[in-house]
Amino acid sequence: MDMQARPYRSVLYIPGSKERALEKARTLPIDAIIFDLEDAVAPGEKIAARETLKTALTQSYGNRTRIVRINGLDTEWGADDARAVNEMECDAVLLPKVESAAQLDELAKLCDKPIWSMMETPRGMLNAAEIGAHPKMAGMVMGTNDLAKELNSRFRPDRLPMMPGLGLCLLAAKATGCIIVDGVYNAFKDTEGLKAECDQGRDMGMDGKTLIHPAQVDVANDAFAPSAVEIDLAQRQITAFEETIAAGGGVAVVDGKIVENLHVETAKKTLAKAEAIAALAE
Ligand SMILES: CC(C)(COP(=O)(O)OP(=O)(O)OC[C@H]1O[C@@H](n2cnc3c(N)ncnc32)[C@H](O)[C@@H]1OP(=O)(O)O)[C@@H](O)C(=O)NCCC(=O)NCCSC(=O)C[C@H](O)C(=O)O
Ligand SMILES: [Mg+2]
Repeated sequence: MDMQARPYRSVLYIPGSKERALEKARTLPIDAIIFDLEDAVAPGEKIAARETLKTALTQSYGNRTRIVRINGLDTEWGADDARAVNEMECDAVLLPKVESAAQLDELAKLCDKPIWSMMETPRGMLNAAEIGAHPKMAGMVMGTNDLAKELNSRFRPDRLPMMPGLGLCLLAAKATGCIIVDGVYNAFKDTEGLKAECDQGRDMGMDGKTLIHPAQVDVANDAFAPSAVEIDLAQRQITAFEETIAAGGGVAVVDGKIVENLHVETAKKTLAKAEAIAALAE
């Protein structure tokens, strides 16, 4: 499946140093995995984690997208991580704290994989358009923990302090055709809070949610998949619009609401997403 067309409802971080978690991920119903060499790995374990991960990736992760998060290129590990990822059996490399397209040029010289960018600093948000437009860019990952730290903002259920940053990155991702996945929900045992944050991100246009624990997977998969009601509505909108066109009209009405060509495009995307999710399960 084309990397841009596939679902990214659930994107689970796994510390590259944790063999048990690396193994468990092969059994989880996740759309993508971020194999982490950055924040989830202690400095003393960084080099060993690179090797552990390389070995783990020689075994199949099925149709889950495999993304490796390296350390920043301004750290002692970053350049070696990037070269190592080039040799790993994975789909993409993820660079933390991206603030400019020039940083992606630097990464592209070391690693030929498609690039995903962590969007997690104020400067990164302000340069989101040039980052998204980089020719190697495939996806953005919101780093809302680092962003909150940089902004000195508080965590609130409505995420009001995050909105300018989330909005800038969403606009950039949609304008440039990148995938964009939302930040993590730290309280991994709080299913209700996670659901509310997933629903908010989905309503804003996020493609999915980054996760830190297997207990979060089902909530994200449900929130970011078209519901049965949405699929039924999309089918009825398409049928009604085709009948209207055949009768010489231009605007159909379904459930008391107008349906024009643009709504049909959205309806077709909904059905395509549902089909892509079903195909993952095959
Ligand atoms: C949060 C954790 C440290 C909790 O770990 P643990 O105490 O081991 O949890 P459990 O005992 O409940 O685990 C049950 C089983 O699930 C497996 N497990 C746990 N976490 C994962 C995982 N992430 N992926 C795969 N499997 C996982 C355990 O191995 C147990 O398996 P079994 O033995 O078969 O029962 C831990 O969940 C964890 O380390 N999570 C990831 C943390 C992480 O990656 N953090 C960095 C990313 S967040 C970030 O940096 C975002 C961004 O940059 C920003 O700025 O916002
Ligand atoms: Mg971060």
